[in-house]
Amino acid sequence: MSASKILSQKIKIALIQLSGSSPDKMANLQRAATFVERALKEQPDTKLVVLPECFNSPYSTDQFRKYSEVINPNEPSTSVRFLSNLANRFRIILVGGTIPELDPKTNKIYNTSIIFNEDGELIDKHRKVHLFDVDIPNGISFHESETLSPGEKPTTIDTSYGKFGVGICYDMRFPELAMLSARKGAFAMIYPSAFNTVTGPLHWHLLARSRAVDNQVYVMLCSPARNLQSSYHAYGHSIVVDPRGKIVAEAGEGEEIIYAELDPEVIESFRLAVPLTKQRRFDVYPDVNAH
Ligand SMILES: NC(=O)CC(=O)C(=O)O
Repeated sequence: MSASKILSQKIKIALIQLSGSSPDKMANLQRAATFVERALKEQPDTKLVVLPECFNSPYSTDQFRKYSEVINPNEPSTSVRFLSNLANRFRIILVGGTIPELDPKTNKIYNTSIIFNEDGELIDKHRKVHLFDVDIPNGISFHESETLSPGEKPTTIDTSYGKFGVGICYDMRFPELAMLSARKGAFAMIYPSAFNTVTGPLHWHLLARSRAVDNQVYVMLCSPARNLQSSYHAYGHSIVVDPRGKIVAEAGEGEEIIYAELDPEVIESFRLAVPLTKQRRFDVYPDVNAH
């Protein structure tokens, strides 16, 4: 596929760095709607909007089940219905952050991103594949696997602009998902995320820029704002990185919207200048797309 076809035209995007979610799910959804409306006022032709990880539930292993919803497009749950209406009302592609998902067949809970097209149709979902289980001495211990189960598939979404890949937070530490989407022709990787004040300063920018440069794609990380009243202190710093590894937009720590325009010419010209896509040595190492 030629680089010019990867992203069919320029596209304006917004990442909404919402405040760490309150215990009131409906209030969190309303707040997301207020900010989406504001994004469309401030940048009227925004076509793609991203919300943070766990934007309408506490980011806490003992709360995931309580806040979980069954995701069934035929019987839309509270968040699915709400986000679908939002996407349709503003004619946007909406990467609806993540919500805790209950699979009624297995009784398992997942950390799941739900993605809507401009008609409000739920076009796909991504279940966090790599669970955040860490013990950093004098830093942070967190074990999503206490209550969550891991997703089992990579996710690449087809839209009217082209394809993008979706991962969730810790997924960005594993280059394989981004690589798989890029090999399928994605123009961007989008990660609703919630790094923290220990790992954020160490790795947030590094990982965003690495995934961008590895694959010569745009990378978007959308974080909650920092809330020192909550048990989990999100890093903030939602960020957009271009295919050259250049940071084109970055939030601070508070509640904020950041904007960017993704440009096919930036992808194309950089891939011509540094033609990684033509220089891979699948005779030396395996092609990830061939599995
Ligand atoms: N919260 C996460 O899933 C990941 C994270 O904070 C980190 O990798 O650091």
